[in-house]
Amino acid sequence: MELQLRGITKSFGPKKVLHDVSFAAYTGCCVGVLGRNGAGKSTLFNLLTNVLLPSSGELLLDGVPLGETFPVAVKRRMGSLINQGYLVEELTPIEYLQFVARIYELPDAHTRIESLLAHLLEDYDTVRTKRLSSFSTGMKQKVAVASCLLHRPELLILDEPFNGLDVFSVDRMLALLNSYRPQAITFVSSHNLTHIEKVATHLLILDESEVKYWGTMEDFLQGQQAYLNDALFQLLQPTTASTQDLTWLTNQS
Ligand SMILES: Nc1ncnc2c1ncn2[C@@H]1O[C@H](COP(=O)(O)OP(=O)(O)OP(=O)(O)O)[C@@H](O)[C@H]1O
Repeated sequence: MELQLRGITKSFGPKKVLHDVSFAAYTGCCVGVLGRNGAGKSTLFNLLTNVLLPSSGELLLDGVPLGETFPVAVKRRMGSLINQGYLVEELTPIEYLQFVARIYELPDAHTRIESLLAHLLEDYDTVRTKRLSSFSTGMKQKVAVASCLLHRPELLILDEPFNGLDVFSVDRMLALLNSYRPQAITFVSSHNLTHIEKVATHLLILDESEVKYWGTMEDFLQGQQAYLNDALFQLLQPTTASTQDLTWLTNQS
């Protein structure tokens, strides 16, 4: 699969959030999407999943323009977690994933559901019969990610999938994403650069509504002999924080 963005621009009223975003990603790529708060990462993901329409430019899948409404056949090839996902909390995790499996018309998803949940959820035997409403934030996040993978999407879009996960759960999630990577084009956003370093093959760095960097992780780090954290700081050169008088906050008296 090849996903191509050609000159994608997105504005909300007079505010241009993304300007002339162009790149092409292929099966096997895991694109780490980075940028400051408000850089346009979620907006990009919403465009990739047809939740939002671009103001101009086009998306092409295997050379075919996707148009205003993506064909259902294309949507079936996608799995996405955006804006923390949505779960039906009255259901148990198994019931919820069975519901998702029916949407994708998976004939027998039982094995997939059990193995995904058992991999991601600690204490699975205890929590498997509990309603999602009783789950912690991190547990819900794992079920949401599992629901994106169930139908083995060729395009996997995960907005902040590590949110709410403890260090052990992050390791499991990274292992899962790394093992899945060869089968799909994966997009992952995170503010945790250590996680991105461990999963991304490519980086898309957004800043001031434009693509500041698009290319392989290797090329980005090469020559800089730096960790992603340092390299990103160098690239984005954050303006020094304004000096506010915060003595009222720290004053003991
Ligand atoms: N529906 C909307 N209407 C108006 N402005 C919007 C809308 N959605 C996003 N924006 C604006 O677009 C910009 C990019 O937002 P977006 O959520 O894509 O950023 P982000 O990179 O995902 O940020 P964060 O790292 O904080 O999650 C922000 O300035 C935001 O206020």
